[in-house]
Amino acid sequence: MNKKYVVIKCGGSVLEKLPHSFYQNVVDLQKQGEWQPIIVHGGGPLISKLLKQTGVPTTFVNGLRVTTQEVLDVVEMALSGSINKQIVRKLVEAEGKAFGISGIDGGLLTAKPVDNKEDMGFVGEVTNVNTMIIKDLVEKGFIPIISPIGIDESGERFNINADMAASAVAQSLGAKLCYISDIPGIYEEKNGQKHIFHQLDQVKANQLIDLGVIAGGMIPKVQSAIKALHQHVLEVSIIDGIEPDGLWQFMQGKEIGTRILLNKEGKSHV
Ligand SMILES: Nc1ncnc2c1ncn2[C@@H]1O[C@H](COP(=O)(O)OP(=O)(O)O)[C@@H](O)[C@H]1O
Ligand SMILES: CC(=O)N[C@@H](CCC(=O)OP(=O)(O)O)C(=O)O
Repeated sequence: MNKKYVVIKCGGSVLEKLPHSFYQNVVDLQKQGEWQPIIVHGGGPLISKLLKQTGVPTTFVNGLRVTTQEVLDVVEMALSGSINKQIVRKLVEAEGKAFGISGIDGGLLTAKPVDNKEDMGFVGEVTNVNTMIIKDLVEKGFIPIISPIGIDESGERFNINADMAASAVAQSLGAKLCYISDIPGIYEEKNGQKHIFHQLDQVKANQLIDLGVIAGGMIPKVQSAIKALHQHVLEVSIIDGIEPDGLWQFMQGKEIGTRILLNKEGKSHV
């Protein structure tokens, strides 16, 4: 029987605040057997903190970190070292079996420089996902935990935005995709009040990006979500990691956070 996968992207914004129930939800999901969870994680705030401590300046263009060789060393240390192993340990605490792996290992994520008008340095986009590695880990009973560093055929490393990496992994597996972040959903502020969009289609999402309502780290999230829906991804939502059992509710089909759609009729596929 073909396995069904759900790619869960954990944002650095929320990693330190995730309740134990989040990790328990991931482990319970795997034990239930219908959907196989795969975690792709970020870690932007830790990278920024470490860069600040070492006195290395950092800048972002449309939510992507301009990455010099010096920045790249810190990015890899934070993502493939600290954060990846922290998530493995949290899942073990929840009595799960987790296997941490970076996109470099086994050529899991091959990458090329991101297509951008500005010079972004070593910022990459995924060109291929070696799904065999993921499927083998899942087959052996592990929850794969992926850090978003990519590699090219010459052995060059790339810093990949975690939202984009999660989208590429979900596309390669025809999975569901769930972005876990630090906000209750995508919102618009009117008269000092935040109004959450429970659903957002691609036309409206692009308008909100143009208007600057969707900004910063939310831009790669929304753009990756739309790309994923065009490429066999079944469903994409952005949900609050702090919401108790949020992941569980998403998997039960409950309306939670913001669901991204391709068109107003609510269809995910064109
Ligand atoms: N319209 C919007 N709705 C919700 N969040 C937004 C919006 N525009 C920008 N953001 C920002 O995007 C952030 C989430 O992106 P990011 O910081 O990259 O998180 P993560 O680490 O979870 O990927 C939110 O904390 C918020 O500050
Ligand atoms: C190219 C690029 O921007 N890479 C990101 C990778 C980490 C990330 O995406 O972390 P969040 O999910 O917490 O934002 C960065 O350097 O911050």
